[in-house]
Amino acid sequence: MRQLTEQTQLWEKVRSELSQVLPSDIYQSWFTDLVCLEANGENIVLGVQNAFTAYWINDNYLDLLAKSFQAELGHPVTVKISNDFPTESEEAPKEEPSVAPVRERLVTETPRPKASSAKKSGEANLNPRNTFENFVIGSNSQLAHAASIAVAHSPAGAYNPLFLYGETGLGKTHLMHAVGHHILQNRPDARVVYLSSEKFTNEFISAIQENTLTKFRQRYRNVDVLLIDDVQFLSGKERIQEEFFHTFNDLFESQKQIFLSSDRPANEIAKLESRLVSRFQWGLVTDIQAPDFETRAAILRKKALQHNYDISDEVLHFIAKHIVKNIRRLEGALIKVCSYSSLTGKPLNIATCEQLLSDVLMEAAKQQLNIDTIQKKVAEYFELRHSDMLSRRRPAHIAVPRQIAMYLSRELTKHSLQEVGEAFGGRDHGTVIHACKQVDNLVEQDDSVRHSVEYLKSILSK
Ligand SMILES: Nc1ncnc2c1ncn2[C@@H]1O[C@H](COP(=O)(O)OP(=O)(O)OP(=O)(O)O)[C@@H](O)[C@H]1O
Repeated sequence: MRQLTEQTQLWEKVRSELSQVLPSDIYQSWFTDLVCLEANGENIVLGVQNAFTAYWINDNYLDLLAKSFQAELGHPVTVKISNDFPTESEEAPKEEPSVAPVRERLVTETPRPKASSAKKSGEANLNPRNTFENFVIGSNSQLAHAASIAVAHSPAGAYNPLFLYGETGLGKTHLMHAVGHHILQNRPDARVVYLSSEKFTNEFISAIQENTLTKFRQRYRNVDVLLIDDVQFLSGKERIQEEFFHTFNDLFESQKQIFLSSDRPANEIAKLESRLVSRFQWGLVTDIQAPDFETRAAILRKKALQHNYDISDEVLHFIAKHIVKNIRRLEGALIKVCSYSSLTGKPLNIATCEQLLSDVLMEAAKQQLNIDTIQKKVAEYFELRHSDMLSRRRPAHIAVPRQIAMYLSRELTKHSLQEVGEAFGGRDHGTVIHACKQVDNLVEQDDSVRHSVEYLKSILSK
């Protein structure tokens, strides 16, 4: 009991310190519901029941929390965020509260949150910030946004299912939630369910184990809008695919809206049954790409305004220039530099930003280097010139190595399809998708291509 009191007191001190240094909307949004579950020497576990809050804090405030505890305790600590602990009405867990840095665990489904009360209820799974109003439209997301708006205005209308794909952190979940919020605003009684395909899988497995399949089916086959994130996780899971196929059919036949997201086009998801691939493509398939500089700057400006940050154009442009791939990271960087400035009271300049963001900047620099290196190594291996990788020439002895280089750029770097295309003489992302498919086929059919690709992969991965 004594330990519990000390733990609570410690957390109250740290929290009070945070409330002094953080802008009040940030503190109110993310820190008021946090409780201290464990403070054991160097290990601190904080818990919050809203999965998104846990996710957000984990991504953006872990350093800050660790520093604040360190300041209070006088030694370094490791802070972990859990969203898995009982409410007062639940039984005590049999195991230790499990820590949840993994994103999938944090994405939970809760039926019918009201958009406006979503955050307050502490249980809603549509992030209240993920609205259309908060979404900055760029050329990278114009079609995805327009399709989402159409679905929000007319569920199960022209675009059913809506299949949205794109790389991580580019706004797929944001748009899905925005659709959910919008539909619930117009029809508060609509049954809108959002969950990841991984959670769907886990629930299905539990339903089999607990003999509650009928209940599981009733639950997902009686919704008005099903928002399923990250369907690439269905890959290779035959029984889940079978179940999902029937869920999909039931909903589709009853004219309910289905909105799916994935990190790649459906036909590029390995080991996904062709009947699912074809159903995923029945409605509208659209992608979302990495934003250009202007869009990144506009997103940062909007986020800064939301968080009440006072940030100079110079710093804002610096972040927008260097973090190009992932909007989650872009936002994380903004929060990091602004929290630092507000904590220390020091104004921000480029040198401080370089220091604070050194990890992200290094990674970005590495990524830039990679495509160029891949092109040079591939050209060297096939005895071509580097310029052949960028040229429009199409003889097979150049076209195939160029496709291999594109394929390797996708496999070995985190660059988007669009960026890879640009690096290869300004080609579009469709050309890169085509190149990757071609190489996939050649690797299966042609031993010499397979050996070349394997060899190049091995030397480039060193
Ligand atoms: N166009 C945008 N305008 C404003 N914020 C955006 C935009 N796109 C993404 N974001 C923000 O970036 C963060 C990451 O977006 P989101 O979670 O939707 O990405 P995702 O594509 O679903 O990623 P993952 O594949 O990892 O699930 C969120 O905080 C989201 O609000």
